[in-house]
Amino acid sequence: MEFPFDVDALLPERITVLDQHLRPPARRPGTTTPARVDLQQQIMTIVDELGKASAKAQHLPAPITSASRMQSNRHVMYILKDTSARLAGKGAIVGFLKVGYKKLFVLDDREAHNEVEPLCILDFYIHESLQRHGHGRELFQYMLQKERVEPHQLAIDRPSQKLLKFLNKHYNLETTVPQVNNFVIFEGFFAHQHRPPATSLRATRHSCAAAVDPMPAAPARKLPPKRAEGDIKPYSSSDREFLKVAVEPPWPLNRAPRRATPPAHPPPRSSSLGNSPERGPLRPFVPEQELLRSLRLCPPHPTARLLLATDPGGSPAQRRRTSSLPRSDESRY
Ligand SMILES: CC(=O)SCCNC(=O)CCNC(=O)[C@H](O)C(C)(C)COP(=O)(O)OP(=O)(O)OC[C@H]1O[C@@H](n2cnc3c(N)ncnc32)[C@H](O)[C@@H]1OP(=O)(O)O
Repeated sequence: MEFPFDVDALLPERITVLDQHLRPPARRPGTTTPARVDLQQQIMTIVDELGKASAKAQHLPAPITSASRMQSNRHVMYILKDTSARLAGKGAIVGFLKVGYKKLFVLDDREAHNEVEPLCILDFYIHESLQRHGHGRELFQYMLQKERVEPHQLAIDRPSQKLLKFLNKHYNLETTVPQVNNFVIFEGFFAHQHRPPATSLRATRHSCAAAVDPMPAAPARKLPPKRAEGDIKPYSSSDREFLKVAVEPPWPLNRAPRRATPPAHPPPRSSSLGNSPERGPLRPFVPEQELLRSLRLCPPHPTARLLLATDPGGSPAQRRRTSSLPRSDESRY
């Protein structure tokens, strides 16, 4: 993957590790140094373009990797450059691997819930012309060493068939532990784990069986202070969740009749993965910020204005529905 600037000088090492600061690495001595802001812009361009290429390769409606998403998350990106290609003296990028720690609720083989925060494989892409040449393995291996984690300790966010085959071939990962979220974990995730220091891994077990089980094999990691239960969103931490946001205007603008027909091509499911779906086409994406902006700019619908003016408490049907709710339910709205 080529760029209109000197990738080879920008990324001196074969593998570059980027975090949320997207800092340009130190350049080789003797190379001319453009303004730092230009270098950062080039890094951002690389991240954006890699994200787009990866989304295209996975048939996703929008990239899950971008410079802005990197800056707002504590993810780490490993970028592999092509050291052999001196294409017009500018070098090229082979691909990338993005990982990050995520708080997940995962089921063990007894179907007990476990709250863990494993390292997750979030996005992985090797340029089409270079796949099946060992570059993916090189990147993955480098990441495993840097993060000091074993393959079976990882959780994978909606792996593609290619990635499942890759993990099977290189790391013998085959048998999955069925989940009800988008993450795939493999046999061994809950086993063979030395007990990490109490401060570095929080894995609360929610079953009686848990009392005798070893701690989950998620890699040790310094965790932020414990958050209130309400802040934890089980089953919703997938990086791909934002692609599925159903965009619906507020009541009463949402009352148009809905089509009852199911989609022509429901997303495929892998029987070997239990409830963990493999990638399939997701619903169209509307950026959150854009949606919020348009809602703010959008004047109230005339019908809504009329209803609000004549009936501040909502329609009789609305009032009835609200007042018949038990107190405990009301407090949730
Ligand atoms: C959480 C996620 O990120 S899921 C998304 C994963 N990314 C994608 O699916 C994007 C498209 N695919 C790719 O970018 C790459 O194929 C990757 C990243 C999955 C693997 O990188 P590669 O450089 O191709 O892997 P590498 O050469 O080290 O290993 C090859 C092995 O990967 C698997 N593999 C790679 N490509 C394919 C393919 N087209 N079909 C089937 N298996 C494949 C196979 O096991 C293959 O071994 P084989 O050739 O003996 O059958």
